[in-house]
Formats: sequence, structure tokens, C-alpha cells
Amino acid sequence: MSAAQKETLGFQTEVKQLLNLMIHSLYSNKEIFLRELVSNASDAADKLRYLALQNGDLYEGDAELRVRLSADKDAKTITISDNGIGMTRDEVISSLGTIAKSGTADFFKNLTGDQAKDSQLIGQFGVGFYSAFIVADKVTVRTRKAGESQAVEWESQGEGDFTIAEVEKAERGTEITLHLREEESEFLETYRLRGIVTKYSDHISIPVELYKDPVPESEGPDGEKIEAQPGEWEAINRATALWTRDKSEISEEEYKEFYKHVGHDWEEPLSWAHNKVEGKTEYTSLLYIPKKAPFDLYNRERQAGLKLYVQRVFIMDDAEQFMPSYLRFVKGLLDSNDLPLNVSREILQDNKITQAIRKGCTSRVLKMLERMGKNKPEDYQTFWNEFGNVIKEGPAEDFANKEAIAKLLRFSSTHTDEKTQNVSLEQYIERMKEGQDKIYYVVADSFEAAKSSPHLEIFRKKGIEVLLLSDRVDEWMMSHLTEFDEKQLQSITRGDLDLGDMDDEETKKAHEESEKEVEGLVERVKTVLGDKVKEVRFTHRLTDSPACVVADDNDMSSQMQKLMEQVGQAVPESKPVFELNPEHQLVKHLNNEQDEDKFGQWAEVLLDQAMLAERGSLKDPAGFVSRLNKLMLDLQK
Ligand SMILES: Nc1ncnc2c1ncn2[C@@H]1O[C@H](COP(=O)(O)OP(=O)(O)OP(=O)(O)O)[C@@H](O)[C@H]1O
Repeated sequence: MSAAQKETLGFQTEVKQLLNLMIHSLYSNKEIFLRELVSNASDAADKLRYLALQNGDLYEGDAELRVRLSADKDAKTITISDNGIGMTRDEVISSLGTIAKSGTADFFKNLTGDQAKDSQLIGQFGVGFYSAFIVADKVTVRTRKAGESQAVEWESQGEGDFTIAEVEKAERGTEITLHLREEESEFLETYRLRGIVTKYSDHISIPVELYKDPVPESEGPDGEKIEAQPGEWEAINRATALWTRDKSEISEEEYKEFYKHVGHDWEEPLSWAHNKVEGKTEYTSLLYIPKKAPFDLYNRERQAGLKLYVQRVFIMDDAEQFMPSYLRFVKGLLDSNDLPLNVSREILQDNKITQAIRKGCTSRVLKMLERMGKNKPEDYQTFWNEFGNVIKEGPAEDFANKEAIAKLLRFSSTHTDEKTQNVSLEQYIERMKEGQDKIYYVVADSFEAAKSSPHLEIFRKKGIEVLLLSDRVDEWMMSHLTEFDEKQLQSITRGDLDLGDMDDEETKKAHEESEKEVEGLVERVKTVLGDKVKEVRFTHRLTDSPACVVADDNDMSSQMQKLMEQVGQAVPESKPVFELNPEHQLVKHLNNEQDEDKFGQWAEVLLDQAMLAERGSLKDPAGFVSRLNKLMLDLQK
């Protein structure tokens, strides 16, 4: 096909939207386009080096991988060229014409039109190649894939479409030419380009070279001849893989910039850990905790994982085998000395070395988070707000690290009665009352429901702290977390309430007396309610409410039942234990009711009320309302 047979293709709708948004919302940070393009060039070099392990011919006699920058002041263009893997025609169309990420549609749904918010979202999404259009009104990409003879030219003005044509290109790799907008000529200055590379891309492991113009022969001050200097390519970055350098030599800034490259993130990381492990398994890990959750954190198809290198050679992206799923937000890389260079995902799957590294990396991340919790509570709160719900999957997934994971958990609690989850189990234990041997918690549908649960009444009265749980995953998590620091975690809506040594003799006596006053009531209620309840008993956990329902110790809690019903699972029927507060006026009233019919109605209304407070809904709400109305009318008589 000649250039005249150029084909014009339309961008995927999302690309158009993304381009538009990017140009507007990222303009204040426009210089990052260079970071993105250099980062892509470096990835392309990594990919070629990996493929060349199997087939050295791909180097075509040129194994010195590098990126080159040059500016043409007359044409008002800058060019970024690499001799990496390059792209075929199909790859160009799919990489530079569509967005292949899973969850893209959801991402676009979340855009609000508010520039500040949207630019943050774009950052999370990854800006990449399209950022070229922030400074250019036309971009030309010429690329030839290693090992192929046909090259391709892609060109677009960043509006609705792009053209694609077959061209000749002697050198393998990709050359991107940006036709700068009128007002962007600052980027034609080599000092400016040099400054940006030093700032953002110093850590790139291949040389980034800038063309130094030739200097003609000249005369010195004393008439001596100064020889002409030929034009040449000069490396302007350090060009050593950052993670191979000594920790003490790497600045915070360098770690942060490197994160943006490996993590494809826009924001700075919250924290990182860089370790060289020697001994039986030898590897270097550089693990980062992002500041913001990616938009697709809960998308099952989302690719997550670390970048894997073997002896400094890039092997693959998204090696998910080195992190458990509840730490899937961790970004960074691993460089192993022990894995074979031809390692594949299949080999990684069932491999002793993988397991050893995974174990090491997991405990390193858990320690890093624990330290952050202790030393930088504000950062930790940011982390928890973003990723807390993922960490909550941990106790079920990683039995061996249960205690370490439990230390990371944060909860809302009656100590503050605030929605922010910021109370740790260790803090809870420090505040435990004398004689208290359990950690109490309640799970409800929402924070408000948890906070006003009738089950809390006695705890509030006695000043015993209770953790307030209301995230979807909470019930599931708590079913896997039964103990912490040798203390049992106890749901206050389950089983008989035993406040252990915290009740003094006097209180116990008063309780017995109040039960005596309504003696026989339990049996009467049990008779009228029949098999609607599993058991009826008195309770002293309530102060303001007449009654409540609790789950039997061996039964599923009502929150768990609800969760299972929501996902369409058959739920084995478990009946509630109905508890009556013998000190409450309504319960006393019930006891005095001689008319068995009315007694039955009162008992049912109390049961329905308790169910409503516990589950937020009733199986037969109309029945409840009509019984309640009848009783109200009776009261009028
Ligand atoms: N210089 C290059 N050489 C070879 N392929 C490239 C080059 N630049 C881009 N690509 C291809 O185009 C794809 C899209 O690039 P783009 O920068 O938009 O996204 P990305 O690098 O995959 O991720 P992110 O958006 O997070 O940066 C890349 O994944 C790669 O396959």
C-alpha cells in the first residue's frame, strides 16, 4: 500500500472522550507527556530484550537499547525514538485506537464533568500515550516491529480519527513525532527536555539520549584554534536499574518517580519497601502502596500483580503469583536470581521459589503497613479508607498471617460513635474494662443501624466499648476472625450475653428479682409464639428496649442470612432467640395482660419490632402494621 492508499479509521468512542478530557484537565501538568512516552519506550526495550532471550536475531545486529530525543525548531517538532520491540499494524490499531482495559465503561460512567475530580480519575486510569496530545496538535508514529520488514505510520490530530499507512523504516522500533501546538515551543529547547528527563525519568534503565549539536571549529581568546566538535548523542540519565542500586543512594524523589513508571500511576505512592534478600532464595523486591485505589479494584478481570524481572531482565507484567489477592493493590517489582529466564506463568504457578518469594513479600507488605499504622497514622487512615475493604478479605484468605492482618484492621466504635473506621483491636484492648475478657462487636446494614442497635444499650450503660461494623464484607470477615491477642471476638447479637466478672453481686441480685416479678412470662410467650422462635428468655442487655432477637450460638447470624439471600443462596431456616427485658414497662404490661388473645397480639408485635430493629425489614410488614393498629385502638378504649 502506498502512502496515497492511506486508510482512515475512527477512534473508539472512549478514546475520543479520554483525549478531550486529558487535554483539558492535565494541561497544568503538561510536561508529563515526556515521562509517559519515555516510560513506554523503556517498556518496549524491556519487551524486546525478553523476546531476544529466545531469538537473538530480533536484535538485527543492534543490541544497544536506548531512547533518543531530538527537537526540530524549524518544523516545530520533537521526536522520541526507541529501538525496542515496535508494533505491527494490528498492534498499532488496537494500542493507539482503542482502550483495551477492562472496566473502561465503568470508568467513564464515573466521570463527573468536574475538572479537578476528573483529572484525578484520569490519573488512576493511566494517561499513557494519549498525553502527547496535551502539547501536540498532530502526532505521527512510525514503527516497525522487531523481526518484521513492513513498517507502519499512524497519524492523528487527536480528534475523531487517525490514519494508518504502510511505510519504509530501516531501524526497528518506534519513532513518535509531536507537532507542537503554537504555544508549546518551550519544548523545542534541549535544556527543557533535559530538565524534564532528569526530573521524571532518571531511573529509566536504558540510556535516554539527547542530540548534542555539532560545534564548528573556533578561535580561543588568544587566537588558538579550538577544534570542531561533531554532533553526537549524549545520555542524559543515569541508566541503571533503580532497584539494583544501594538504598542509601536513592532519594525519595527517585523512588516516587520510579513508582509512577512501574505503577502506571499519576499520584505519588503512600509508602514503599525496597529489600535485597540473600540466602536460600535471592531476590530484590521494591513494593509500593498506592495512595488511591484504582477504579477497577473490584473487577475480577482486572490484571494485578508485580513486574517480574529475572537477573535484571524484564520477564512479565502483572505477575499475580507473588501477592495474595487481599494485597492485590500492591504495585512494584521483583527481580529474582533463582528463577529461570524462560519462566512462564504456568511454571510460576506451582513453584517453590515463587512460594518462598510470595511469603517474603506478603510479610514485608504487612510489616510496612503495620509500621505505617504506628508511625504515620494519617497516611494509614488514607490507606485504610481506600483499601480497608480489601484487607478485610485477608483473615479468610491467609490463615498463617491472621494475627498480622488483624493488627491492620480499623473499625468504627462506640468509643467515638463516628463513622470513620479508625480504632484498632490493639487500641480496643488497651481500653478494655477490668474483668472484660472479650472484644465485643455488632454487625448491621449501615453505620447508623449499628450505632443505634438495641443490643448496645447495656454496653453503653456500662461504658464497655463495642466495635460497629457495617461493610458488606464484615460478617464474612468476622466469621474467620474469632480471636485476637488471645481474646475472643464476640458478636453482641449472638448467644447468651455473659458480661463475666463485670456484673457485681448487687446487679446480679437485682436482675434475679426483676425476673421474679414477671415469673412465668417466658413460658406464656413461648406458647403463643410457638415455632416462630427457637427459644424465649429474659435478658439484661437492654435498657431502653423491651425486647430483641439474637442468633443462637450455632446458627447463622441474621446479617449472614441476609447476605446469602442477596446472592441468591438457599438459606437454612434458623429461628431467632427472642429475649425480653423484664425491667421494661411494656414487658410488665404484657405480663399483666389476662386476655390471652390480646396477650398473643402484644407478644407478636414485640417480636416483629425486635426483628425490624435487627434486620431492617419484615417478612409480613402488613400483618405487623395491622396488629399494631389494633393495639393502638384498644389503648384508646
Ligand atoms: N514506544 C512504544 N513501543 C512499542 N509499543 C508501544 C510504545 N508506546 C506505546 N506502545 C503500545 O501501546 C500501548 C498503549 O500505550 P499507553 O501508554 O497508552 O498505555 P500503557 O503504557 O499500556 O498503560 P498506561 O496507560 O498506564 O500508561 C502500550 O501498552 C504498548 O503496547
